[in-house]
Amino acid sequence: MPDLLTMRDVSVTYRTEGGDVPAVRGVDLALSRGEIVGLAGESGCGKSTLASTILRLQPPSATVTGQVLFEGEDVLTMSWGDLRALRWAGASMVFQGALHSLNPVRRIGDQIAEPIRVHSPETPDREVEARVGELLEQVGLPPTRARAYPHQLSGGQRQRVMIAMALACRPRLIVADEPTTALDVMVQAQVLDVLSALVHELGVGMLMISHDLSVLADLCDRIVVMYGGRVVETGPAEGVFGGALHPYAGALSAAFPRVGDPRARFAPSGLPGDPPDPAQLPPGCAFAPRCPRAIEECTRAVPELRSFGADRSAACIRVAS
Ligand SMILES: Nc1ncnc2c1ncn2[C@@H]1O[C@H](COP(=O)(O)OP(=O)(O)OP(=O)(O)O)[C@@H](O)[C@H]1O
Repeated sequence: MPDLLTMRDVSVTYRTEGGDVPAVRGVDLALSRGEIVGLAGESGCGKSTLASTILRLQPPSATVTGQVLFEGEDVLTMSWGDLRALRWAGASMVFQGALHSLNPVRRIGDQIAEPIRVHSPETPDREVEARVGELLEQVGLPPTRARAYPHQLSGGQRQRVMIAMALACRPRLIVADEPTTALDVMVQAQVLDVLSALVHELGVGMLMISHDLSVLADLCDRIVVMYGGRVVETGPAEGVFGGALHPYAGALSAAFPRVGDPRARFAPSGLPGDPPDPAQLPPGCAFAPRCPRAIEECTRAVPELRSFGADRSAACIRVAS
């Protein structure tokens, strides 16, 4: 039984001038302590929208239904006081693009210290300083960098600072939304190593979001693949990467071969066709128009997520039971 995060039938709809955009549709997701779950899918499939509900960070134009249980408490209905206590200390987020998230005119040590000062204002300055130094060391930066300003750091170092900040209040869950997308491949690998080492060492849970299945493959215990706002496949990382059940998950993993994989000799091919507009999903299976295995029946009804063995599921009528 997942003891950290349980999302049940979560749907998110944005109200826009052009009409409603149902970005997430009836998603179930569970994450246990110490587990790393990867959320995969192309741009616009609803990954960030789903993740934003965990800390109730969705914009006011969004309506969320369902349940987002963090340690049994529904984040969607909890009081503002409880929500403030949850953010940073219970769960924290690492976003893409640290350059824009860090304040350019404040030293990074002060920025890492901020969540500690807010959550534990009684902590003596000297202790806060020591904790900032310890956090910088944990993410592989010398503690002396506390005095630096964001522009004095490289992109990879800034992203490490974001990770240090996310860890500052010792959260039980980290939500990392494309944390390495803006970085070059070498730096990306280093930042992912830091993240995975810390998650395992500290025993926190992590929801890691990426459109790149190869980034998730090495890091995650379990993968959840989304398409058109819905979950289309879940399973252990080796299973999904090594032999996806859903044709979309298969196409996604072929588009991002793992380094060392013979397929990696070919550049990532990208998937043919475009992801669907969430406001105008095709009838039946949303992937059917792009799917090489689609038959007429696929367009009749939205396929249910069915179980395959103890730990896998897929929403495709073409997968044999
Ligand atoms: N504030 C908003 N108002 C209206 N529509 C939005 C808003 N934020 C996201 N959307 C729409 O919701 C859908 C899902 O977006 P979301 O950012 O969650 O997807 P994603 O899978 O995280 O993609 P990306 O990797 O590009 O961030 C998209 O169609 C997007 O245009």
